[in-house]
Amino acid sequence: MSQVQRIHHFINGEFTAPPAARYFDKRSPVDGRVIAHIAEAGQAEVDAAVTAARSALKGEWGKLTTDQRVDLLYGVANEITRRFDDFVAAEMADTGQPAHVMTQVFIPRGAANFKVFADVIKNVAAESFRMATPDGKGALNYAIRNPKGVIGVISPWNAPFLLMTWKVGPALACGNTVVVKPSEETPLTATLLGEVMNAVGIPKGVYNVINGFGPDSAGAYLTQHPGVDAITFTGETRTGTAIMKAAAEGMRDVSFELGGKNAGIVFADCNFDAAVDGIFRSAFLNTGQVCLGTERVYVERPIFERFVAALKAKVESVRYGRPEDHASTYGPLISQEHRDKVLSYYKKAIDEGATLVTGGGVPEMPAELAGGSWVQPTIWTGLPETAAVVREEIFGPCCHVCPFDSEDEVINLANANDYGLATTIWTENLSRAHRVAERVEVGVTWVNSWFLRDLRTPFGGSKQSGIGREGGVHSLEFYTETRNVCIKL
Ligand SMILES: NC(=O)C1=CN([C@@H]2O[C@H](COP(=O)(O)OP(=O)(O)OC[C@H]3O[C@@H](n4cnc5c(N)ncnc54)[C@H](O)[C@@H]3O)[C@@H](O)[C@H]2O)C=CC1
Ligand SMILES: O=C(O)/C=C/C=C(\O)C(=O)O
Repeated sequence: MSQVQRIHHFINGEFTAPPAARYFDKRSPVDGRVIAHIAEAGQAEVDAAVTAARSALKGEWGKLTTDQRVDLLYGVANEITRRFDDFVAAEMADTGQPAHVMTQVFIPRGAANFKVFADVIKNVAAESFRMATPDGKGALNYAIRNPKGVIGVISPWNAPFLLMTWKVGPALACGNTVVVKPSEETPLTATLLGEVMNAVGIPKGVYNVINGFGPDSAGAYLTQHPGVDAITFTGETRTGTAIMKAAAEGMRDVSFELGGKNAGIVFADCNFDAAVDGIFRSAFLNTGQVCLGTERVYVERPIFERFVAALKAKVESVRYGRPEDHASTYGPLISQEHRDKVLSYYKKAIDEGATLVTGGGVPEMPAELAGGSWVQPTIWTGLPETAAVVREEIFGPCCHVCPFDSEDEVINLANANDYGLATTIWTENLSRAHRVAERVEVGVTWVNSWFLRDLRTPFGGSKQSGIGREGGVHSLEFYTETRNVCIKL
């Protein structure tokens, strides 16, 4: 085997792989080189991780006070910040996305996910009700929150550290233990977090990582494991269906953040430049691999042509390049496999009669980057709402732009989809913004902004975009078992 680094599981506080472990290759999305060999967990490693997590619940971790847990989680956040450059480098290697996306969005959010939920658990109140009784003395009811137990965390590749810690932060704040199965495409920051946990003194077995794939591999073994009390998952809707079936055995609770086919709605009275910037960011940040991203743009007819021209100009100004080169503004897709999927939609769009505004193929890259999974950012117009490219999630750097004539029409267009994750609305008329926001069937609506996140707010999808809400106290609903105590006075 070459000198490429080996990535092991993190079980009971130790990086480990059995002597006969099977390894799979992790390739750089930037140039296609193998950058790591990842151990694939079998049933035995998943058993070991779940057993470690169960023992930790009964050990030192389970006996800590909330204040002690909170201090440890602040320690995790601080240690992530201290090792910021290591996390940036690991996530850049895994995803190929430009440094500014890592330093401004993904890695700081990892630290915030621990700090914010430490604050939430410290400050949350318990509900209580005084009730009358026939003897006139009354009774007092109050709720207590207990950890749910061992939480299985299954996370995707598009924002690996942000999305994984978004689940691990509140799970640990609530006193649970976790077994994480990061995406097979992006295991590096979950692995690094194991070092952080040890450095700050999180007890062994509280945070465990097992690597591997989904079906017939680590993901399925974890979700089917009877020792897992609840499963939190972010990923494709189809995968969510498989996990829900596994969770039905033993009546385990699930929290799902799934796919989206989000609409951007641009009214003629918008701040034009801000709307172009906002839609550009929402469609093309992270090479379009953002669940909250906009793949359907509806623009009010009087500004339609001007808007399409301005968006085209912005798209054509992206700078391809290596992530560590600060001049790069645009990275590759995560893998060749994902590129094949995105390119199949690029072809479908043309087959279905789209007008290609820009992009539509593979860019010409210098020889040293030619093995990467690069695609051109792409805009289409002219498709009917029935076209596959307008209905199905592509998860790539592309959008279809369509004109509309009235508020009612655009609300119907936005809602005519099986997904219901997010919307971004652009208008200077706040009454209209409020009216539209109330009627759009999504979990998250932004007005004159996009991806502006206050972590105390409910986050999740409607329709086929998810089950449940996480964020602030909503996360506590999932990560704790709320019990009522009734005391007869
Ligand atoms: N709603 C949200 O907040 C977000 C949703 N997503 C969605 O995630 C998708 C992209 O991420 P992917 O990694 O491709 O999703 P995916 O569903 O293919 O994989 C996600 C994770 O599930 C695991 N997995 C796959 N099949 C499994 C099975 N049968 N049992 C257990 N685990 C299994 C994978 O190994 C990976 O760790 C997109 O559809 C996107 O919209 C991504 C980010 C945020
Ligand atoms: O802010 C969140 O909690 C979720 C963000 C989702 C992404 O970053 C993504 O899908 O890329």
